Amino acid sequence: MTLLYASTFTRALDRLSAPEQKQVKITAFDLAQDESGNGMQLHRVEASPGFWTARVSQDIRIVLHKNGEHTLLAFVGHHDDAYRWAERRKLVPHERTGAMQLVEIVERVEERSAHVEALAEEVPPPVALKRPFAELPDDALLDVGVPREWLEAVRDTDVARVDDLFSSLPDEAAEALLDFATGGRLADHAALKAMPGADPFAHPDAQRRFRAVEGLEELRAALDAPFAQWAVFLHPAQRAPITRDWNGPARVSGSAGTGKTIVALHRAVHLASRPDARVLLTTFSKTLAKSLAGKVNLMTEALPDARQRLSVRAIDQAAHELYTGAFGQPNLATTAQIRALIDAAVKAGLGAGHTPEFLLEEWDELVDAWGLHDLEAYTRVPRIGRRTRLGPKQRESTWEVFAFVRERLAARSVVTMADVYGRLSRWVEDGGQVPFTHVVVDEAQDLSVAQAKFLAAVGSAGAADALFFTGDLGQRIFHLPFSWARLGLDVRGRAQVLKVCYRTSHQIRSMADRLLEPEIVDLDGEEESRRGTVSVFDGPEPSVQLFQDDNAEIAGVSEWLRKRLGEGMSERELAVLVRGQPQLGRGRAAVKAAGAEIPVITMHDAKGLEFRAVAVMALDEDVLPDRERLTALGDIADIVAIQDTERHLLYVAATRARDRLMLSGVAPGSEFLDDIH
Ligand SMILES: Nc1ncnc2c1ncn2[C@@H]1O[C@H](COP(=O)(O)OP(=O)(O)OP(=O)(O)O)[C@@H](O)[C@H]1O
Repeated sequence: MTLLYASTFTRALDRLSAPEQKQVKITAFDLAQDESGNGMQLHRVEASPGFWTARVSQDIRIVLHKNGEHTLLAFVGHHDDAYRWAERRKLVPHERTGAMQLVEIVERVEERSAHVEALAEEVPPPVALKRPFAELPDDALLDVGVPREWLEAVRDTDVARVDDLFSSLPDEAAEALLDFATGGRLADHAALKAMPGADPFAHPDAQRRFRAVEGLEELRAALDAPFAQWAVFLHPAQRAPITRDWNGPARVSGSAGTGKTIVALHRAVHLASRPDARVLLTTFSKTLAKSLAGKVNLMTEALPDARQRLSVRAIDQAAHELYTGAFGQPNLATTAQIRALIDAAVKAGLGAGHTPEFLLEEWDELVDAWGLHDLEAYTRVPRIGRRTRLGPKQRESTWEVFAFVRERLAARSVVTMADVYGRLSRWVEDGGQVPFTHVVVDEAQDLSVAQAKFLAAVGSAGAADALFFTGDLGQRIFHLPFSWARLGLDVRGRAQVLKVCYRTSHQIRSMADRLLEPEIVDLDGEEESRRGTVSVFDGPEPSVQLFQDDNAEIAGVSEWLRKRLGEGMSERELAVLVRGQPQLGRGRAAVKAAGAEIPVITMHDAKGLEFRAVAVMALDEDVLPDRERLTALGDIADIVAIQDTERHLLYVAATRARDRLMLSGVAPGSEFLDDIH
């Protein structure tokens, strides 16, 4: 007999109080040790064949489904809720896809419709509402997993009731219909059809909602963290790249909130379950690495061996440790030191009239990034992303600046982080042993050239599946683009795009998506498409407001924040985001005026975070894109490439919001706001 639990069970458990959850866990454990439930107080739910309730306490009941082959923990709740839930459910494999589904009985919507119609008699609707699915034939609906008893209800649904419909249907059917309702094609969502006789719980769509318990420790971990649905119930498109045996570096991408980080976490834990593996899970910042580490701990509660084999570090930290082990502690140059050296070189008349800002970007994105140490290498390096055409003469004179910087750094025995990666890459190429067999990189769109080169060296010295990346080209905010394949990181043919957004409401995501091209192609020709992405829930439209001056904006934003607090959101669930340091003051003033302790964060630092409500403020004409950054670069310099990264910043900021988003600035406002209005 197999013991399983459903996502409806852990979600319902999460809604109970802490003492109630404790009692439920004790009963669930008793059941796990005596799956027949003989020693327990079980009651058959008469109206629903196969469903039983198990008594937890006077008021709480677990709903089970039992048929001699399996026992499924399906739901838990207060007595009447539990019975009502069970009476309205059937557990059946879908007739076409073969995936096990918990099908809600249709009366619910019909009852609701009756109620709506009763109301309609009193107040006739002004216009007949559109029924987006009215023309869809049975076959098209069955192919995406709509249960047969729901076919009519789906076709009858008008746009005002689409949300109710989605909360009643199995996820695979709801996502397909949502995409269709917003312009996508149903055929793109045809569900996998199981072979005759296959286990209906093993179907990839069934695994999104049911999990077989493999041991008591695993059950304990799942019940201890019922809020972490992502730790157990994955979308088939998330699960596939996690368990696949890749024959080279692989990359999973997708719009913000599609669960790329979740995929990275599961991939790392999956690899770490191999006895001979040593896995490094990494990303670009310490804050994000800390958040990954917390999630890894949660996921490996019942997997002590895997936990031992998995370490989580920011990539610079991992490189620093490796370098220290191999060569001793590096003496690292600061950005201020580099800037001062460039200023000194320009003052000394070097650089053919280029601004220090241009030279600094040239240093960061080319000279330092690519580890260039002489004019010849500088002349040969591809200037992808740098639009400025520098002729040989100009390169010669610009190189004088970089030669000046390199000399001074060498004289002080100071190295840059790119030098650290460069030396490590050569060391790995010469047979140096890194202490990991696999590297999983989250937020990989923000890897620098030096980091990518180092990873390529690690990849070619290791197993075929040594490297796994997750990221979104539309969120590249730290570096100009470069070719991964040229550096030896070739993910072509091993790239996959996620399409279901779990974080951000449909309204917020569709608005943010308008900032980007629907298809972004990287410099190696690998395409990432946002088309067909669906959010799993709806919410209010985002608000875009322009004000006359700073003070009016501060007042407007503080009022918006107060409203959110008034709706019951906590201070921790809110955030104010701004373009950079100079705008932090404005954000803080709005928070102060709202009388609340709400974090004010720069867009760069907000990467990877999420909140229920976000106000992105100070979106003024000269703030985004950053006018100083653009003008400092001169007339022909890099404007398009930099504008792209500035645009990505707004995309990142807007997609941190789950339910509510406000975008504001002083009129006329950022040019990017025109694109999303
Ligand atoms: N299978 C899942 N079930 C439930 N929740 C999920 C699932 N996958 C992801 N989520 C949730 O969706 C949210 C976004 O996930 P995640 O941070 O992994 O997205 P992302 O694609 O990495 O986003 P970004 O590009 O903004 O960094 C998180 O709250 C996560 O817990």
